Amino acid sequence: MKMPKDFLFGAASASYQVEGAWNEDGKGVSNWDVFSKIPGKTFEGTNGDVAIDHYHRYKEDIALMAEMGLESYRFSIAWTRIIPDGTGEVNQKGLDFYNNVIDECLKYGIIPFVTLYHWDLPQPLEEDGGWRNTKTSDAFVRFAEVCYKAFGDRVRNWITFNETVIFCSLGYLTGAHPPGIEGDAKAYFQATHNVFVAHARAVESFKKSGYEGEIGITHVFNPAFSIDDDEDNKFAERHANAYSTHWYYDPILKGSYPEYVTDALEAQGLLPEMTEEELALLRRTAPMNDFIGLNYYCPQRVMKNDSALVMSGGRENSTGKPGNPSFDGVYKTVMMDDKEYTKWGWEIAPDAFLDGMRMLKERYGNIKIYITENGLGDEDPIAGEEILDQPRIDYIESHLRAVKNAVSEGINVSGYFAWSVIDLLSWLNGYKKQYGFIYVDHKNGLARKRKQSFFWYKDIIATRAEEL
Ligand SMILES: C[C@@]1(C(=O)O)OC[C@H]2O[C@@H](O)[C@H](O)[C@@H](O)[C@H]2O1
Repeated sequence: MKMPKDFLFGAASASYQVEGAWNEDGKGVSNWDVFSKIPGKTFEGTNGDVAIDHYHRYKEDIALMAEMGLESYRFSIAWTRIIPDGTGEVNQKGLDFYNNVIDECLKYGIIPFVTLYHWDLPQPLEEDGGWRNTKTSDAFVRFAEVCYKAFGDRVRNWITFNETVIFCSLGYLTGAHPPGIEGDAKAYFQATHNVFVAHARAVESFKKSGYEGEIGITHVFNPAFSIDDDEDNKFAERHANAYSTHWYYDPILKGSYPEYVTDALEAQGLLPEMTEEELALLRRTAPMNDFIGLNYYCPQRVMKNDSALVMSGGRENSTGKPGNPSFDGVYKTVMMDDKEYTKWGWEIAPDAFLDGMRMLKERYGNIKIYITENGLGDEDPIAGEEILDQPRIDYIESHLRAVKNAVSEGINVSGYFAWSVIDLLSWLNGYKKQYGFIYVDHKNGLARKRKQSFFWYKDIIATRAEEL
């Protein structure tokens, strides 16, 4: 069976991780421009000052995407290029850059799929409380409206936020992302709520403005499964899914929070401040969401945390490797002997991916889904001139097969974006953890080179995954 003709085969990137040119053409300073220069915060002190210089090489990169036959390129817009201080004047050179990227994509028939927020917040907003401050939500809605107006005649696919759970949990629980706060659960939950409100307002504005196209949000998809049938561990599974998935997907798709969580937060004094107007907004806008974006890499295997293990902060505890307890200490993630893992301890589990999508359909109905990220972070072997990333081919093949099975079961998956189109800066792993179909040679002027997987994905797209 071939994937449907309107199914999108894409690949993704993010502004801070690829663009570089951190202070060029009027761009303002972002929280990541500052945070990445605090000693010890990033892997080997890496930062996005240059990244892979996509800002100057986007034409070369998009030509390579076209050579692959890529149908859609998911990229994010740096808020600090558009509104340098976050709330002030619009920077025309910032608009010019993204107009050029969009036009370059369209020149090849590549659909631009735009993420508005992929973690790089204007520093003045971060200093003013970041996502704990509702002023940031106000500023985000204006930023979104500037982008709709500037690009909405050619961009038909919009994602408001990428992985709220990551920038909020690492920002306020483990301190591995800006603003680098550890252990503040109240701030964490408040920040997530403020982001959901910002999302809802941006969706309503998009719909009211009559722009053509679709809008949604991208969440991490990290379904929890108990390590066994022990009732304590099955409880851990339900608890983990409530906090990792339902807390994030319910306010977007149901327009309300899971009571299991709000009741617990209220009892612990952690419930976010939420006005009736905000809750009415979430209810009103839930049906306006055209799709949900899933970033799936792996499931979480959980068990009741019967030890004194408590969540600890820092980069090392924030790279997703199992072994950490939940923020409330109720459960912990574990590695299992009969599972396969990446070098970073992420389980390779396409079956869990399909099981998880079935779970989502059961809870939220047949909402349109894009797989907005999926891929293998690895240290790719180089043999002479060849980058032989067969493990990445194997990983993506097995997960695309899961997507194909989901589609054949009637789950409404409309596209798949590999993370990442090109090797890029990983927030916490520097350039060590590669994801791309295109290699970037940091020892040779950031020269681009096609990997084995580049040619494999080209064939998958051309044949619409018929052989999978
Ligand atoms: C933590 C990590 C990683 O580096 O492996 O997860 C996978 C992928 O998720 C994306 O949303 C991030 O923008 C990208 O940088 C990657 O980040």
